Amino acid sequence: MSQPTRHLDARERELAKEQAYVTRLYDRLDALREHTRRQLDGVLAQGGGGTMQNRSERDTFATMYAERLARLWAVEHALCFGRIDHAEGASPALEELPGEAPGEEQGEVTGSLYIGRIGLGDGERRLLIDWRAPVAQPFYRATPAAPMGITRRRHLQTRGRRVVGIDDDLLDVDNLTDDDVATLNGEAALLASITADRTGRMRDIVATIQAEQDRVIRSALDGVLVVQGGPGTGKTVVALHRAAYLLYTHRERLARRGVLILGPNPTFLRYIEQVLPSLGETDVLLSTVGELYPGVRATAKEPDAVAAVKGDAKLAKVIARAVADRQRVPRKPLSITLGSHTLTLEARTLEAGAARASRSRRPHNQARAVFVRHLLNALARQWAKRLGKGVIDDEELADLREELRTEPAVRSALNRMWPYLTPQQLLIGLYTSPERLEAAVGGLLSRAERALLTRAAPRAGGGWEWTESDVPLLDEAAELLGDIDEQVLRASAWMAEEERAAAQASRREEQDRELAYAREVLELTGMADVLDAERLAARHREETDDLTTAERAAADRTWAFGYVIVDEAQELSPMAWRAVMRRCPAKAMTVVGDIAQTATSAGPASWDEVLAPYTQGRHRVETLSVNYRTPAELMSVAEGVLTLIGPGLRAPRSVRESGAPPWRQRLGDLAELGALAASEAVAGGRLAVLAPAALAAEVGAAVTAAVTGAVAGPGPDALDAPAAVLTVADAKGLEFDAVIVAEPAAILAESPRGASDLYVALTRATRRLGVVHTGDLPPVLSALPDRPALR
Ligand SMILES: Nc1ncnc2c1ncn2[C@@H]1O[C@H](COP(=O)(O)OP(=O)(O)OP(=O)(O)O)[C@@H](O)[C@H]1O
Repeated sequence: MSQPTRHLDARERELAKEQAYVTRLYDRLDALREHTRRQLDGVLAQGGGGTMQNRSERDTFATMYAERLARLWAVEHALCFGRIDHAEGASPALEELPGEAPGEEQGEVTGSLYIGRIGLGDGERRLLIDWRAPVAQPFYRATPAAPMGITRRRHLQTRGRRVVGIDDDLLDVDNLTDDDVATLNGEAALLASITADRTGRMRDIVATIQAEQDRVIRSALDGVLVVQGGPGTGKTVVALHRAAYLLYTHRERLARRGVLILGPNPTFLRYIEQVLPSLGETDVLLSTVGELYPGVRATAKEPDAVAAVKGDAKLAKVIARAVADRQRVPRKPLSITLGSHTLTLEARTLEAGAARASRSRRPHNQARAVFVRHLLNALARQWAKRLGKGVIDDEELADLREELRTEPAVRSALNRMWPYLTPQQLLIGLYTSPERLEAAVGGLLSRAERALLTRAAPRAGGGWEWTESDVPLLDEAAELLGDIDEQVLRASAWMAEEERAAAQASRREEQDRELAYAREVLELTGMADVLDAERLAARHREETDDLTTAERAAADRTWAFGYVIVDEAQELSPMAWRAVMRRCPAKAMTVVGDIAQTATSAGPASWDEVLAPYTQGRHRVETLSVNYRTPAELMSVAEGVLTLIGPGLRAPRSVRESGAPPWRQRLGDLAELGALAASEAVAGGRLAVLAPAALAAEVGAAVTAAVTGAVAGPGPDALDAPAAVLTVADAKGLEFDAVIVAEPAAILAESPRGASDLYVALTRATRRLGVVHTGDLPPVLSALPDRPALR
């Protein structure tokens, strides 16, 4: 038999063997799905009757089975993608694996271990190992120099349920057989993955995680981990896999507190949102900084310079001063007229009330109660004297205090000195009143900076629009102001009358129902003497609260997450960092970003600068060095721009070449860009045209007129369209098959961080890159060749 034919046969034989194994795995998966489906049907068939406890248990089981079923469906694609063979006598000790359905991971291992998206077993053998399990680690990390006890790493490529390719790394190179040589080609799986067409949504990379990435993914949970890496090094995708890994390994701790993943903009969140469910994780909240404050949607845009002032760390002091400025306690006596009587609060009484409030160390709204009580006591004693009463006891004092509290003249005097404030009221008051602003910023901000904070008062009936950089300030204010008693909120005009009535009615109805059930339960169980029905109802209310951890966390400003991941972290201002750190008091976080890509002037110059106030230098840094997105030809263009950002900055090494040299084209008018984009779009894949913000509308009009299905501006459509026109800010973190950068000189000139923006723009393409310009090209791009006439 000739040599090639023998190789072919060996390959076919291996393929057939793997196919048989993979078919068995899918059979097992189908059986599990069927079993879970029946369990779910069984629970649902019981209907909504029975005691409250029965219903609550049924709900819990139904949710659990439904989630399990969803997880089993999410792993259909590439269920099994790899195998590791251990050297003789080096079979691993299989540890108890967390997070699996009971029975699924049990049994002994013989021979090879198959690695996949979840763990599967048949009661006797472990058929498939979850990629996050410790024994799966050699699949990602073993090298010929450090083989970790394995002799072979095999990648399986599947289409549907069919095995279509095998790709081996042999780590024990001294003992190759002929059959081994036939399947040997270690990099094929990775190359196939990174050269595939982009779909507009990020995919998981469980099959091809590289060793340096695996180190980040499996790094210890505690402490702050910084992942620095140039464009395309997989920072985002690695951060998402880290979330999945941590939830798997520390499920108890994290499922209760949840994981927060912060991204730069909503389009980016949509780009990544499918990665986690496909990894089987649901206790994760994806958010931008602008969405962090419950009840506020940051929709307004503002100039970079304004955002930079609002993001400055000095604003923490400004907000504190703004709060203090609203506590206006006079230094002279204050008279309050009640009908024909005048009561007087002496200066020393006022001062003592303020001092007591301040000693309480409570936030403003709660300290108000201390202040008010002190003054009301003083007024009540005076009032008692006027009424001819002598010494009064505590009960009488309390009655008089409550009487006075409702007097309009008393209320208005108290509110003038120490008003209840929401964070929104505080901030609007600050931005719209020159006096308040002066009191808060004097000596801290320059005149020009102060002017940037000023805004016109809202027109009557008009709403107030918040910007993303207002959100950390609202958060800061909320921390200093504290909550307002719910009763006060309800009594005030802040909640619309009907809304309040409707909410109360439905709450009352629900509570009555719960109480009736609780009584029923207590009677049936003979526990009525020992347990109060109201208390039992309240306990059930907590248990039957069917919100997910992520939903509860999203609605609660003071939620402490079990883990926080910050992507594109270089964009966060110092004030935003304060808001983020408040959400993770345990400081268990991964901070992912690239200092060279910083777009905002409020952004940092180094990770130490960002984190020093919180970690005192105790954070650990991992660097990712290989670019999986941008081919070498494109990266060498971007590298030139890197020199404009800072000396000594290095671009990551590209893992491949695309064979398509980047080009430039001078246009007489931006309108010509339409035809050019159309001819690029024909070449295949998804195209992005990245434009300076000031020209985005003009470029958008030209491209959407010429390319069918093209979309201008960010949003979900931009991810799905064959061509999208975006600003660089909106393209942050995204990638496209082809990119045209419009007017690079304008991108450079548009902001103080223009070079970083251009760097980001030039590194978004996975295959083809072009640059178009009507004026001169920046010198750093002038060596680009003209666009080939025929493409
Ligand atoms: N090990 C891998 N296997 C397959 N694809 C990978 C791997 N690592 C990264 N990629 C792919 O490379 C691309 C870039 O990854 P990602 O967006 O996470 O990079 P990034 O470092 O966040 O980039 P940027 O800073 O430019 O936003 C993605 O398509 C990702 O799926």
